[in-house]
Amino acid sequence: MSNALTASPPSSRIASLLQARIGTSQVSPYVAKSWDRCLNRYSIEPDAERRTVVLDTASVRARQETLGELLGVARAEMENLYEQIAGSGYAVILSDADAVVLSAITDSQARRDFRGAGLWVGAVWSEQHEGTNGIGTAVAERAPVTVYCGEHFRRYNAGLSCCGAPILDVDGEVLGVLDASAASTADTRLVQSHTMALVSMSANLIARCHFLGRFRDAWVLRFHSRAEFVGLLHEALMAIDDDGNVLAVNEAALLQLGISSRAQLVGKPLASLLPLDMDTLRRHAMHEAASLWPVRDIAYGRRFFANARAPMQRRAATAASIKRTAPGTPAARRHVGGDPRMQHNLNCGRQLFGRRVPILLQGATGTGKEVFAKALHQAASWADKPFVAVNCAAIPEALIESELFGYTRGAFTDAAREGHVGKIRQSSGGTLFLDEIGDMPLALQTRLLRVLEEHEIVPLGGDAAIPVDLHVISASHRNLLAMVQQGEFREDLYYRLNGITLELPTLRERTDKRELIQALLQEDVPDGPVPAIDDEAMERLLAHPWPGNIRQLRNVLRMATALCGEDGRIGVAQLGREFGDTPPGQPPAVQGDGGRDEATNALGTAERDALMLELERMHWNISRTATALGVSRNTLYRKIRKHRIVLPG
Ligand SMILES: Nc1ncnc2c1ncn2[C@@H]1O[C@H](COP(=O)(O)OP(=O)(O)OP(=O)(O)O)[C@@H](O)[C@H]1O
Repeated sequence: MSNALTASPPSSRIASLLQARIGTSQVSPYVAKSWDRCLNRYSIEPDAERRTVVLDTASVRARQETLGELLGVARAEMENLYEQIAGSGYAVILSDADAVVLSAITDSQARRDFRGAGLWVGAVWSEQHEGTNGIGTAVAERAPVTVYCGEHFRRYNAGLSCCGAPILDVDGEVLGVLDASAASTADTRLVQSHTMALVSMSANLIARCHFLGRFRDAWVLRFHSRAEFVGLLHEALMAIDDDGNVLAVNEAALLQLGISSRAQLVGKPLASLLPLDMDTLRRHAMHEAASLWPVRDIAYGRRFFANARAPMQRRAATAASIKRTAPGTPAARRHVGGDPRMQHNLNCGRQLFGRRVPILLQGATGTGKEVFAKALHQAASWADKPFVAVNCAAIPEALIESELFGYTRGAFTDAAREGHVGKIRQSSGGTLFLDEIGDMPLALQTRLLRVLEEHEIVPLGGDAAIPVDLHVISASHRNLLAMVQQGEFREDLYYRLNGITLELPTLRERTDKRELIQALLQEDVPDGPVPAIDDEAMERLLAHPWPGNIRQLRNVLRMATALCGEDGRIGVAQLGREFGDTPPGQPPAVQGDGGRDEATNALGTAERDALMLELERMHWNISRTATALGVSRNTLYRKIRKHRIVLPG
């Protein structure tokens, strides 16, 4: 790649410059193809001002729900990936197949830079909107891509450096993209290629979990030409029905068999590809589940090593496992745990909210504030009216006002023709849940206060006040009182929202972890029995510090369920690297820079525990934790990395 290209972003003469470069060795073929699409198919003007399109919260939620179980698996893998590249200025991002960002993990210090660069949940990064970029181009090319600085088609994206890899579904279609992006980076191409390799591996791992989860109730043949690769990331997977026909294969199976399209395999009898009938496959799966056996393909006689897995759900039905309770999961029923603080919160919250007292929920991220708010709504006499959630941190500042207060027809240039009622009016009569209220801009705090005091709202561009009947629950992981004291949050609004404050305990503090683990497992297996957990695995789960709280626990359990062994049981091996082979209560193993010894001895354990306690006390605010501990922020980051503490996303 020429220096001129990496140094100078696209300019107004880009069309002719790019046209000249396409087809030369100066750009990689996929970047050239993407530029061509941007110029000739989408007619994008490279020098235009940024106008990142951002979807509203409801649309984002709907898209997240479409991904279903995959989102949990992806989130767990994103955390692993983030841990590996933390501190290097990257955000880890997940988009769906339309290149809409659905989840992101960013260092809180860099969040502003990423927002400035248009990388936030709900933003649309398709090539049509943003030109050549790591997410949109990976979708278009159906392949991993690195888009470095000036390779971005739009001039305003030239500060970005992105590595995107598609996550393919069982039919080989793009399900989403996993991406690592830096808003300002001094990384060389070499460092980038390392990041790209990690991103591709993680995307493959997510796709593999998706495949195994999707075909839980089928026979699965795993094979590879090298015995040591069976059971690992690059193994070939083939799902087979009871009649011995191929249901699906992954990309690695196509590579191993040297076949270019799934159509040549799917629907074919297994016996036409490999000399295996169903009786032989059954015998291998039942009696040799743990061993590898050689097999040659019929077409070319190439040797593979293979292993077969029987349908898990049917096998698990005979294994010791817990039966599901009645279907459906009203939020209220989810709080069955016997933790005394949660019981107090629930009793107190139900009584007061039922009498229209505004509730403020405080608790670290992932402690279940939204689930708790829904439980209060469902217990109220207005449970049949809408529960409307607004995440003030997920909506760009410029959109919060119209999202919340609505606008009238023609209120501003882009206003939809029919106007927009806004979340506050939508919730009228039901419950308005203001999540991450601490992130609401001060100017809007004033407007919200007026609505709460006067029980009426004036939409943007309108002049008539409309009455609203509000029941408000707000939540924040930040200490709102401290924000009031620092002048970052309006005191009068704080008292208006805070009829009572309920503090949700961290998962680490909860005494009902065992019940919660069982409840989460049951919720995640829609039909049939849930996997049972080995004693050792349960001990490790109970001893874990859980910085990401219930969200992290849920991710770990989803991943473990997807990776569940032949017998439908979860053992330590299914829990992931963090739970390693260290005995319960010990910190997980640390790799590299000689940290292992220090992190696993008693002093290391004590340091890790002290860090965790302080971080939790300071609601994961790095600056305040560093001040409290009397160390610099850099030192604190170094220690967080050394102990492999995962910062909540
Ligand atoms: N009691 C519960 N039972 C089952 N799942 C729960 C429970 N509480 C939380 N969860 C799960 O944990 C995850 C996080 O929950 P939730 O979004 O309510 O947390 P939060 O505190 O609002 O997080 P954030 O601060 O990031 O907004 C979700 O996947 C949710 O389904």
